[in-house]
Amino acid sequence: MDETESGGRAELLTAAQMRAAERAAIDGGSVTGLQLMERAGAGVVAAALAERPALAEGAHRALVLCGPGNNGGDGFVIARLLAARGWTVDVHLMGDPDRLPPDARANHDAWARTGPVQPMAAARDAAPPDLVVDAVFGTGIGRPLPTGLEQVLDAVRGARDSDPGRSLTVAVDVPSGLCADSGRPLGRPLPADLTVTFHRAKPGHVLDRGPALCGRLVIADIGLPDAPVPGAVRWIGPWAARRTAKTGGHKYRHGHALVVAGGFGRTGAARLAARAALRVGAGLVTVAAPAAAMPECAAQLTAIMLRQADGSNDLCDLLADDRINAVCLGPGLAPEGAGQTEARAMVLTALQMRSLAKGRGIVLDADALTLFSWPPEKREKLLAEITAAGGCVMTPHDGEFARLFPDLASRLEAEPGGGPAWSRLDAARAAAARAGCVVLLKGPDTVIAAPDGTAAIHAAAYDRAAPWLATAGAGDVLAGLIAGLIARGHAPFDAACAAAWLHVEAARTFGPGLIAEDLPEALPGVLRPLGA
Ligand SMILES: NC(=O)C1=CN([C@@H]2O[C@H](COP(=O)(O)OP(=O)(O)OC[C@H]3O[C@@H](n4cnc5c(N)ncnc54)[C@H](O)[C@@H]3O)[C@@H](O)[C@H]2O)[C@@H](O)CC1
Ligand SMILES: Nc1ncnc2c1ncn2[C@@H]1O[C@H](COP(=O)(O)OP(=O)(O)O)[C@@H](O)[C@H]1O
Ligand SMILES: [K+]
Repeated sequence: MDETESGGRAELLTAAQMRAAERAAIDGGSVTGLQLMERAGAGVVAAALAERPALAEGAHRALVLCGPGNNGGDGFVIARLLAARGWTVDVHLMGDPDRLPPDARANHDAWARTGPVQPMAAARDAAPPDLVVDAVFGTGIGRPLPTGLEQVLDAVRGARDSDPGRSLTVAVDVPSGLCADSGRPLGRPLPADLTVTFHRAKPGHVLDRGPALCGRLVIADIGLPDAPVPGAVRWIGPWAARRTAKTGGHKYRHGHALVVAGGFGRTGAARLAARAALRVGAGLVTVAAPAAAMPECAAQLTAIMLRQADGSNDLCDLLADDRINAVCLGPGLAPEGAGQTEARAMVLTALQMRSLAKGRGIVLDADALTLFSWPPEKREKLLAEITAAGGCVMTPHDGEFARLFPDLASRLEAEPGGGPAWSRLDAARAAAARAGCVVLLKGPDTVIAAPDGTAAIHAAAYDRAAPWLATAGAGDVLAGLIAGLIARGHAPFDAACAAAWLHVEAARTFGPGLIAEDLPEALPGVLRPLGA
């Protein structure tokens, strides 16, 4: 991924935004559609040969599957360029050449002067080639894959898998059937080894099933202008964390984060969050714990301060200190049974007291969300208080999200009838608008959305995969990182973006065997090269 913050290179463009960028360039006269198609095809060939250098030497055999739109047009360019290298190329078209859009038709005709165009169904019997090019559908897929095409793709997959390692499967723009806006499959796409997209990555490359279906992702430059696209989703990279670089000053200049712990035997999660907040640079961090849990916390905490808070009244006293400018509630908060009422009161107290400290931010995670998940009046009360407080971040995983926003979650679970399909990005944006706060929806594809629709995605995929993060307590550390960055004065949305990147970077630095305790300890090594 390009890490440039300026320009549009850290953007993920939807299919509609990509079409608009292409249209603007063509209408502006800087490029023609045919030139863009030629560059797209050349970009795919170059990326395929770079991916498997043996293909760059000598002549090989390719199977090119073309569809009825411009994605198919790219396929015809690729076929022609491979044939020009001496390759044997079998081209199959779905649909009627007379109905191809003009640029695709021109490239169809150029290919037809070189070799035959066979019907798509005939590709079912193809022997495994050296290169499979999937150019059936790109960003224009509007409904699920036709069954006949799925059968062809299944057959190609079967032939390929019968001779492992022989064929390289390259998807043009997206594996056909993958929704470029959501990462959700519309039918049964052919999983690719390599996906070559154009100009910018799309949300569907990083969300949901996108990374698993795309294999590796290469972004080919086709010469469209670099200008940022208003409203585009940001793709989180190191730039998000670099913004948090610490400058000098007294510890109070770096804020004071308070993490509220649960009862005896349940304080580990809050202690993890507190340590992460301190490591990420909060000037002071305090854990508030009930009397019964004080010895347990005192035995474990050194640089982190400890205060007693047995319920919402005590929390109210602590929060009267307006130097506490970030509060984290949720990790390990909920006791069994009767104490839940008091835990809920603590969450509401923190929200209602936010206005006492100018700029105080509140991170709500785990139990702080689950405690309000039923009945619906409780949910609504929580969301109303969050909206009224302002400056909040909630960090649900999918389960917590479904409990707080059941209607949004069920839309996400429903089988997509067409494209663009409802996505995790749509769900997080809708939740942020409803709750009036920043929502960070956790997962390998973490989506961060603000109430005004501003959104960013962190993808722990491709060269940033971090499967070791699926470990108990990792989420508590993330909540602490966000609280620590808010304490340092960063806006909730920026804090959430930076924390998402730092969290995965720390996991990647540590590697396999990671447990949540390792994350804060890996942080200094992550922050040093950033100057953060
Ligand atoms: N936007 C750009 O800047 C560029 C786009 N290019 C290519 O153009 C592609 C987009 O082209 P299009 O907008 O023509 O879209 P596609 O080529 O993805 O497909 C659109 C066509 O498929 C049909 N269709 C959609 N879903 C179907 C289904 N389930 N069953 C049967 N038919 C279906 C549509 O009716 C339409 O005819 C990109 O993915 C990319 O490969 C490149 O040529 C280079 C530049
Ligand atoms: N496969 C994965 N790859 C990368 N990150 C992951 C993966 N699975 C989970 N995570 C991350 O790990 C964290 C888990 O948090 P959470 O589900 O709250 O767990 P816990 O409550 O045990 O801390 C989240 O930040 C999530 O984004
Ligand atoms: K494709």
